[in-house]
Amino acid sequence: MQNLLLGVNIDHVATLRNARKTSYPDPIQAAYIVEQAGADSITLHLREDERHISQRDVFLLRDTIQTKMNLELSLNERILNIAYQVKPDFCCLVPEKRNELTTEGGLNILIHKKRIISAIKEFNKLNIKTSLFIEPTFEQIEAAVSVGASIIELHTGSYAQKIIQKKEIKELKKLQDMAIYAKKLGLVVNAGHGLDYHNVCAIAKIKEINELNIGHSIISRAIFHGLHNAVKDMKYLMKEARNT
Ligand SMILES: CC(=O)[C@@H](O)[C@H](O)COP(=O)(O)O
Ligand SMILES: NCC(=O)COP(=O)(O)O
Repeated sequence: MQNLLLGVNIDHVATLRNARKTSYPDPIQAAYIVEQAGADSITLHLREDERHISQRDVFLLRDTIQTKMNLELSLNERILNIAYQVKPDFCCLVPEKRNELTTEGGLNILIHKKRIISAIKEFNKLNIKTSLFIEPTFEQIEAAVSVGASIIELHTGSYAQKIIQKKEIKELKKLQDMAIYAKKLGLVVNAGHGLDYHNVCAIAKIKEINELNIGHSIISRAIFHGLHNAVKDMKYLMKEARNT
């Protein structure tokens, strides 16, 4: 059985820091603890407005991350140019809206096809692997293949929302079917957004999924249980679910 990897999103540490414009808590220190606790990669989202992760964080983290760096970014030219300089291991292209509380949906590949193809070409030249953060649909998966992506991240936000209303079965089935379909087409399939200690198990059981990117629930749990324990607890749940 393929191991399920955990990428920890540390944006939310920077959100807390920026709330008071202090220098703490520092996402650099968070990344170190997260890695020591067994995370397989560090995810960070350099938003255009730098509302949490800043350019300073991205450049420092490039030097300090010992696992893999997964940089989430929009198709904004300025941010793309930063990514070309930083050269993370992975770049995940995501949609962004200025007023959203958090990423509201997947990237519409069909609408942004030309810009995505050109970004992927540039990333390829720099040996950066590109991932596309998309809704779990046939249309978007086929579009991901057509633009030359090798990795997708399925947006689990709707599933996470529906579970609160106890109406998650349809969303879960969609994620299962689309993970199988994407893997058959040769894509590496990751997933994430809104996953927590309650809803993660059903997703972790989908054996076609390679990695889960989880942030908000882990950083929230860290407040009461410590960051090291919060990562370890999530890894344990994912491992148990994958192996049963
Ligand atoms: C693309 C994605 O799902 C993550 O970036 C997540 O949204 C955390 O970042 P935000 O809190 O900025 O949305
Ligand atoms: N791409 C999803 C991610 O990085 C983590 O999202 P969340 O767990 O903070 O909702």
